[in-house]
Amino acid sequence: MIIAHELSYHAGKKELLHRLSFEAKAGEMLAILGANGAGKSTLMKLLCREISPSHGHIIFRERNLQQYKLPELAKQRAVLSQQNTISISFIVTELVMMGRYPHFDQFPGERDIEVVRQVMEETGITALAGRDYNTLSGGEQQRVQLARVLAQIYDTPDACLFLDEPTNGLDLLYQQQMMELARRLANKGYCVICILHDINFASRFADKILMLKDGKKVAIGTPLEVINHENIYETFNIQVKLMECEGYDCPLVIPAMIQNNL
Ligand SMILES: Nc1ncnc2c1ncn2[C@@H]1O[C@H](COP(=O)(O)OP(=O)(O)OP(=O)(O)O)[C@@H](O)[C@H]1O
Repeated sequence: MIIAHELSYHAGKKELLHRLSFEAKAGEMLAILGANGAGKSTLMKLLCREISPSHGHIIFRERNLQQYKLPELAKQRAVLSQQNTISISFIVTELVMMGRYPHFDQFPGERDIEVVRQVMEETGITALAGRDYNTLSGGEQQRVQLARVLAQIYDTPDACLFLDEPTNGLDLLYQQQMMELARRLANKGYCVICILHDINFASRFADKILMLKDGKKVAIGTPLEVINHENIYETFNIQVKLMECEGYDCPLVIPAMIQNNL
């Protein structure tokens, strides 16, 4: 589905990513973990072609990512980014319909209307349909945005969905629902690539975890393969306790106490 080969990215003289290679398949969820400034968002921008690599290349659905025309790409990958503030007023249904813009010229067709109805149901926002987006809570807005990006790739069930910290600002229940929904989408066949700050969410929901430090790969593998003291210390510079927990395949990660120098 998506193969990164020796990816590097420079901003001026600074190297933000260094020779990263990895693969994510259709039906898989890949979580990207790393400390603040590790290069996670830069990597995601490269993978969805917001920026171009300084070195290396990305193969997306067996073609070089750079060869795609943007309208073609819009039907095969969608991005839920962190900044979703909107200055003008939109009704929720209109905003979700924006995800269908790559699919119609002037007016939405029956299929577009049906897809919007379905994604609103799947993301649990049907009751919000007539509301002004700007009056919604942060958690509700996040679900509306997820419905919009899902509408964009709904007709391509093995498309790629990029989620940049999708649980940010959500309460415990919404975080869980968001991760379960992302997991269901991967189970349906989507390739879900997700930046997360919560190691426990990554290990519970992802098939594979990529750990980054200073733009370099620390580890990639299944949660059981990569969640260990050494990798976590190298990635986050913190000691942790790993605890077995009934019903969980992977150990729970609990940060050890640190002396607070803030
Ligand atoms: N255009 C740029 N010019 C110079 N430095 C940049 C540029 N874009 C990003 N950086 C730097 O590159 C590093 C990686 O940034 P990036 O946003 O990818 O990190 P991140 O892992 O997503 O961090 P966070 O978890 O804090 O969101 C940071 O130190 C950032 O300041």
